[in-house]
Amino acid sequence: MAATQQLTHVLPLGSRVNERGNLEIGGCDTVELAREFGTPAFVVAEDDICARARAYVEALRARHDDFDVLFASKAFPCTAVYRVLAEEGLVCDVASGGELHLALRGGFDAKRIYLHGNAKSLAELEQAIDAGVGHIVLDSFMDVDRVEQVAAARGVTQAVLIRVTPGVAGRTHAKISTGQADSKFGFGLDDARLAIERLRGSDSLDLVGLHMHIGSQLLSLDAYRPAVEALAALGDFSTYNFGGGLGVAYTAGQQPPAIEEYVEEKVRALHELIGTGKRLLIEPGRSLVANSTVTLYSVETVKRNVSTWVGVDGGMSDNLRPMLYGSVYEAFFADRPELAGSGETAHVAGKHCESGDVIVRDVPLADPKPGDILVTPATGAYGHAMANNYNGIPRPPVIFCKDGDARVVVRRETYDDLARRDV
Ligand SMILES: Cc1ncc(COP(=O)(O)O)c(C=O)c1O
Ligand SMILES: N[C@@H](CCCC[NH3+])C(=O)O
Repeated sequence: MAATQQLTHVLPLGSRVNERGNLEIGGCDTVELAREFGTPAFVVAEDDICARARAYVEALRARHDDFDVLFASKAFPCTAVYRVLAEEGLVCDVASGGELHLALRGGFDAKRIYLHGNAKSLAELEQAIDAGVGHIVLDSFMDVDRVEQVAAARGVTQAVLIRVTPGVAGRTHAKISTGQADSKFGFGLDDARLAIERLRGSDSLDLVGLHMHIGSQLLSLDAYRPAVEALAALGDFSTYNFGGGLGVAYTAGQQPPAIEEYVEEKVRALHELIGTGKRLLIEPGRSLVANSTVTLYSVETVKRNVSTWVGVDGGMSDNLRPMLYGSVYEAFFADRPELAGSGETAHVAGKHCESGDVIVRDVPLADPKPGDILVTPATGAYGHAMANNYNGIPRPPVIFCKDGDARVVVRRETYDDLARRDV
């Protein structure tokens, strides 16, 4: 398993090459999964998600008394994932009424949900407050007014946090950096001071603390300390939410910080710059779920012109990340994973009507041919979440695998589903 050994940290925990020489995920043979459930498909090793949730909880428990780990559910919003993480004892972050609906369906107690959003609607705020959501994260002065208005109308006191953009950008792709002053998210430092003052006089809103999230897919932790420093200057609160952001390995060469290191950095910044007796919240999305999942595709065509184009049965409808952020993935074949990294250099092209619909560029592929099952690892975060129906492609199923058993937790869309909303 020489080639796949280099991919161990990219693949779900427990992945292996089985006796038949096929890639196995969660004890299930991926070639058989493709035959049974069709392609494209998201294949999830359920135990991988549990292990990462436990790693977060244990890393915090070893360093700090009063904490919660929030699942930033935008990364993988399906009820089965919510259920697994609710059972692991996590708390949940939702960014819309739709995610709130799914989180409640997935078994999260409303009290254990935090509602985010830079443009929450009145209807979403009413839905959240009526459901009894524990906390709302305020993002603008208009948000303050609206949440106050809804809470007052219902005669409740709503616990809230203020989202602050500390003026420190996480080092990542510009489209997913959020801590800089010129951001659509949160209050800048001066506005945050005004919002804090404004909330001190509120009868319906109970300001418990501050929130920040400076960016996603961070492979370096050095921006957190200055960002915490900026929050520390805003006063003394009981609760601090330092967001998510830990990057993951998409390719063999990437080595993100471990969950322990990331937690250590945030806890140390809290203790040294703010204090030890605080409630600490962290809000990971990607690093909980990305490496739990691989996508299986079928090769439909192989074309050789200036390059070699391996055309598969999915693309930007199931993975938008290469097109949005230039993200890079590994690719290899399910029935010969030991040949990963060798063969003819090719582009893995999607089936959509766009030249930019290329899932992986310049990847060595061993003798690609129609019918091969191609695997791209690390698709658990923002894959299913951002899937769409471009070109009338039904969205793929999500299949949970554990101890050799596979179950469909999101079924494949049908052509009838595509037409369902048309009137
Ligand atoms: C407010 C908030 N919290 C948490 C996250 C999760 O981030 P990540 O998936 O990088 O851990 C995001 C997305 O980046 C976010 O916007
Ligand atoms: N959708 C992004 C992450 C968004 C971060 C959410 N605040 C990605 O795929 O990397």
